[in-house]
This record gives sequence, structure tokens and C-alpha cells, in this order.
Amino acid sequence: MPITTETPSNADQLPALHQPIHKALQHHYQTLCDVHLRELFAAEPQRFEHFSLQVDDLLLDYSKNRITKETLQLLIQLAETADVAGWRERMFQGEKINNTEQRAVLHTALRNRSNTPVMVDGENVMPAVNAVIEQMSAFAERVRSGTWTGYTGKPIVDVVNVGIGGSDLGPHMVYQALKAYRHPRLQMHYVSNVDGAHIVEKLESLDPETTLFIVASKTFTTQETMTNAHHARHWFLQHAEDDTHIAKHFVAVSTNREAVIGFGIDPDNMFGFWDWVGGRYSLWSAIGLSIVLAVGADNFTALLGGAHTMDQHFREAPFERNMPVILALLGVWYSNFFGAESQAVLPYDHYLRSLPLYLQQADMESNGKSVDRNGCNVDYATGPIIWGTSGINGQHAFYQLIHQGTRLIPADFIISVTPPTGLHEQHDILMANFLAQTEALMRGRTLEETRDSGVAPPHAPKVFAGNHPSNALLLKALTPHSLGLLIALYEHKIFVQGIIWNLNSYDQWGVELGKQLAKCIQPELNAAETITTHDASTNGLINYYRQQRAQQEQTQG
Ligand SMILES: O=P(O)(O)OC[C@H]1O[C@H](O)[C@H](O)[C@@H](O)[C@@H]1O
Repeated sequence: MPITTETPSNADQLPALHQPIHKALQHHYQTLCDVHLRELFAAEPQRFEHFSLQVDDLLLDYSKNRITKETLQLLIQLAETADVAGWRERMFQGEKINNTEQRAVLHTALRNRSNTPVMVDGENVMPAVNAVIEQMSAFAERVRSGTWTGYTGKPIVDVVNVGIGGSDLGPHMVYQALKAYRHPRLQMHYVSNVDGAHIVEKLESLDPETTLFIVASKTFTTQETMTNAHHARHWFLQHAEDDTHIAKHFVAVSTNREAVIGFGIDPDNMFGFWDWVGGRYSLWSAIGLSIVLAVGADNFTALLGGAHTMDQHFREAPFERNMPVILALLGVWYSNFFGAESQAVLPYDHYLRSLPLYLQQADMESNGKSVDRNGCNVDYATGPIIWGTSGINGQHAFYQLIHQGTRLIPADFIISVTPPTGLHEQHDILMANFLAQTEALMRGRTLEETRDSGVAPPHAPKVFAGNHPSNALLLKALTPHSLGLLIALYEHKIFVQGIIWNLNSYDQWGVELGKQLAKCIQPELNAAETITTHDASTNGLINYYRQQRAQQEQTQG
């Protein structure tokens, strides 16, 4: 019986992993867990055709997974049991599926290029969505063309996005990814950390006359962002002196108009969005302003278009041909049946080097939960640990553990067919390694093969068990459109997994406690008296810090 705090009376409300389909999958797992991928490939020469799928410019080969057709059928039954299709419609139609905050989840409306009405509380949100896209495009055009100037009449050269979490990771990742599309004069910078080193280092090289700050915060209350924004404002006014110049150098992206005005930013320079856009799903909203500035409105629209294509595919394709559903089910298969604890994301693309970081927030903040949407503790694994780095570099760092360690680590390998640089020799080396890794992980090398390969003894440490699953994702090229496809693919994968695990993927209460405690501790760091209000460890550390700092100040002063 599940370990729950409250047991729903209606069996239909039980999580899918507590329904009979779970037993069927467990039984199936027993028949498959000792079967090697080599055997599966030998038994089914058409495995690539059977287990690969193309959506627009994106190919997914999932044949190197420890599955058969029966596995997929059973996993699809699991998705059906969880009513993934019903929840999917609820999301697209603007129902308040974020139940703890009573909010709709509509990042899909932000890229709804078909412009069909999307209703929230009886109102079509599309006119407002389109109006903000227009506003961003018009503003970006002025900055890009040089008609928007700084307080001394010079065009803007540097743009600093001050934001953290979802107000940083998405735009930053996309800015890196779309390097080939950037405006030649404009350079974006991203400051997130409240560690003073981040903003100080950044400002060192900037000219206040030609720098624009975007203060990006959904709530406009995030301490890190507000502290950095105030620091930037102070730095700017030290040079510009007159605070009427702020209007030309500070714009805001937020849902909180009052706080933006309170900061001193002209509300005309505010780009809004809505509570139904989760922070980690917000790069498609005005939070993407730095993207529009960097690559222009047309490329931003192409990014939205790619995501919209994936949205339509996700909404319409049958589960057995539905890329986000399949990716999600494979993840569930490894997490809940093979006991895998993590998922590696390995982009073989320098420009996608921040994708793992971005997906860490998207996935782990969404599904890193142990209480389900009914308020019950779950007794099964939920969101995996997401980790990774760009391919090749990772090979020379941690792949050893994936190949020969004791853990099962499913991995997503991502690459583009066309290299962004035009350096074909390098790209072939990259591609060869990409393929070699997935093949080596799958096949491994037996003792006999190791001996036959001419490798010097001892042979046992040089044996590879193989049977390590991976997905290969191939983009035709890294374009705004294909990037949109890729990001939306992962967003929907996270959605499907959240439904199967019976989670609300759209709140993040786990982030709050630490924030509250920090607010309480901060004044204590400067208190005159010894701190005794916490546990012995926290008290000891606070008091050590206070004493050391006082001593250092005495020595210096
Ligand atoms: O955009 P903001 O309101 O400043 O929030 C920035 C970030 O704050 C917290 O860390 C939340 O957990 C994130 O989801 C959010 O993206």
C-alpha cells in the first residue's frame, strides 16, 4: 500500500503507478532486465525504423533503449491510466492545473502562432500576448537600428539582463545557442548571482553611456535580482548623475507593475507577462527580451514557431508516435523500474553548452517533488537528477562512470547535422564521437572481444558491460526554429512525467524555505550579540563568521 498522508477514497484518483498497469510493467521488467541491447538489436534488424521518429527538423532515435514493442505498449497504457491526454487538454485550454497556486499553465499560448483563442477566466489571452510581442519587436528595432540612444546620444552596445533562475537561464541559453544570428553591434550579458563578484566583474568592462539594463523578474521581489538592479542603478547614476536618464538605460520585464514603478522604471519601458507563465517556462514571454534584442524579432518569432510546431505535434500525435510522450515514458521506465537516479543531457554542440543547466531548472524544479497533487507522499521515484555538459568535453571527464560505473545513467545525446561554423572536419570528429559513444554504451565489449582486440592484459578491467541506454537527437541545424522544437520537446516531456507521477509540476515550494531563513539570518550577521536562536551548527557558523569578520575589519581598519 502506498505511504500516503491522505488516501483518496476514489480508486480512479490513485496515481497511475498504484494501478494494475504498474504490476504489469513490473512483471514485464523482470522478463527484460537481463536482456542485453545487443540481443534486442540482433532479434530486430529494423530496430532503427521501429524506434525512431521525426518531427519537422528533429529526429529522435530511441532504438538504443532497453525496450521492446511490448514495453512501449505497456508504458503507453501507463500514460493512458494517468490520463495524460486529459491533462494535456486541460493545460492547453487554460484550466488551472497549477492547483496550489490556482493558476493556468500556458507557456504554449505565448507561442501560439496559429493565434486561436486561448481562454483564461473567460478572457482570450492572445491579444495581450500579441501586443507584448509587438511591443518587444518595436523596442528591439529601435535599439538594434541605433535610434534608441543612451543619455549622451550614442547607440546601445551592451545589454545586461539582470535576473535569476527562469529569468536568466532560458534567455542566456538561447542567446548562446543562436550566436550565428546575433546583431553585430549588440552584446548581451547576464548577471544572476548576488555574489558581488558577478556584477562587479561585468560592469568593469561596460560604458554607462552605451549600456542598457533589463531588470527581468516575474515577481520583481527576488532579493538577488533587486540587489543587483539597485547596484546597477547606483553605478549608472555615478556616471550619468541625473536620474531622468534612467528611462533610457533601464527597462523592466515583470508581472508586477507597481514594483517596477517603485524601482523608478518608467512603466512605458515595462514589458509585461502573466501569472500563468511559470518562471522556468518564461523564455517565450517578455523574459525573452534579450533574445529579441540579440537576434531580432523575426528570429524570435521563428523560435516561437518551432515551439508551436512541437506543441501541435504533442497535442495531436498518437502516443506511439508522440516524441515528448515517448521521451517521458522512457524516463519513467528507467526511474521507476530500473531504479535510475539521474539523466544525463549531452549536447555535442558548443552553442548548446548551457542546455543541461537550463534543463536542470526546467526539470528538477518542476518534478523534484515527493508530495503529489492530492497532498499525499509518493512512494515511488519522481524527477531524476539532471546533469551533463557539452559532448567531447564530458568524454574526457565523467563518461568513464557512465561506461564502467555501477549506476545506470540514461543519456540524451544531441547534435546538429550541419555545423554552425562550417568546419566540416571538426564536425565529423564530433559526429564520429557522438555515434561511437552511443554505440559503445549500447554494445560494450565482452571479455573475449577484449582479448581478441589485442589489448594487453589484464583484460577484466577493460571489459565494458554495455547495455547502457541512450537517445540520439539530431537537429538538421541549430536554427531558431529547431531550437524552439527542442526546448518545447523537453518542456512537454517534463509535463508528461509530472502527470504520470501525479505531481503539480508548476509550483516550487521547495525553493521558499531557504529564502525565508536567509531573510532571518541576514540581520543576525551584523548583530552585536552572540546568536543563539538556531541549532548549534548554524549558531556556531554565524558566530564564527561574525568574529572573523570583526577581526579582519579591526586589522584592516
Ligand atoms: O523571475 P523571478 O520572480 O525573479 O524569479 C526567479 C526565480 O526565483 C526562484 O528561484 C524560483 O524558484 C524560480 O522559479 C524563478 O525563476
